[in-house]
Amino acid sequence: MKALITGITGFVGSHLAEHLLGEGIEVTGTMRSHSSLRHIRHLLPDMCLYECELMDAQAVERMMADIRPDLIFHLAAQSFVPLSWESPAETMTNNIVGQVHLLEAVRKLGLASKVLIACSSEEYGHVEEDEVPVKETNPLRPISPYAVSKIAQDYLGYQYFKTYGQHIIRTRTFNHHGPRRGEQFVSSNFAKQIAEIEKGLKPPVLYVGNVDAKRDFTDVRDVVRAYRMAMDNCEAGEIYNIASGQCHEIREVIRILLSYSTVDITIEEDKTRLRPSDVKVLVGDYSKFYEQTGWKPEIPFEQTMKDLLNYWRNELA
Ligand SMILES: Nc1nc2c(ncn2[C@@H]2O[C@H](COP(=O)(O)OP(=O)(O)O[C@H]3O[C@H](CO)[C@@H](O)[C@H](O)[C@@H]3O)[C@@H](O)[C@H]2O)c(=O)[nH]1
Repeated sequence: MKALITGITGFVGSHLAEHLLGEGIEVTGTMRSHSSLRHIRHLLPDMCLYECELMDAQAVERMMADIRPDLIFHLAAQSFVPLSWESPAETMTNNIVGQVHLLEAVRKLGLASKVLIACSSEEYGHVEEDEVPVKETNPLRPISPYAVSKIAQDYLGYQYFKTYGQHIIRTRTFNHHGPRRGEQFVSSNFAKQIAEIEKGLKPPVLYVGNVDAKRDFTDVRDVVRAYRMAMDNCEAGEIYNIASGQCHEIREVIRILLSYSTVDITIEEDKTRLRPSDVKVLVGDYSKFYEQTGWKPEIPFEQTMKDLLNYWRNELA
């Protein structure tokens, strides 16, 4: 069986590649000319890399004609919410047009590939207190350009399923973290700052943004297991939440990370980290996905936080 992972050099892509290779699946990943290989270098002897700019429709079609994958995990995206206010047009173009090129290639080549589109809980946006944990049927009230781009990806998937009968599975994945998480995302950013302070590279001050926000975090290793199970068990055209069902305030993320460190650290708000609008609370109901696949998150939140901090300690060693 052949799998294609778009955005393989990223955080989720590298973990997914490891997971699929472990199952004996042939893996090819797309990368851009400037992508760093540091997260996947250890896998290179066992997988193929394909340099392909998803903005280039012809390049995407050529690649798909070469690979003809059975499974396509579409992960490539501009995924940092704050960047979507700075560069809304680029976020829309990257996230939406790249996916159109991919699905058009599947259509033009008449491929029977199963496609998983990694959509986001950020699509739910503003959520009322009495709506949590949110189900897939919750209204989508996006409050960032990123969320709008993900809704477009989500509904493009639905449209290609309805119009052309493509085998498209959409997942709305809630926050996920773990080793290799990009340093701009909350738990990884805090873990990296703590590791730098421990090493004496920075004064003992942890800079933070909105600590009142509440999020539902799943370990990335559980998430990639879910993506693989989705391909075998989920129904084409359907949408599934992937979440832990647990709610954590950002101040709790800080408290837990600090409890693993022996250094005295003070916390300071950095106003540049505040967003024009921030989703207050996201907690997911993953029962639809559980009923379809039997998947449950296995790695405890505290374990992920420990692994993340140790990841940064090793990176800085
Ligand atoms: N990044 C960051 N966030 C902070 C900080 N301090 C507080 N926060 C708050 O921590 C929350 C999580 O921020 P991120 O880690 O940047 O994630 P996100 O905006 O929730 O989006 C992530 O999850 C989505 C799934 O819901 C993904 O779709 C998206 O790509 C990303 O991974 C937000 O409420 C943010 O305001 C900080 O210093 N840095």
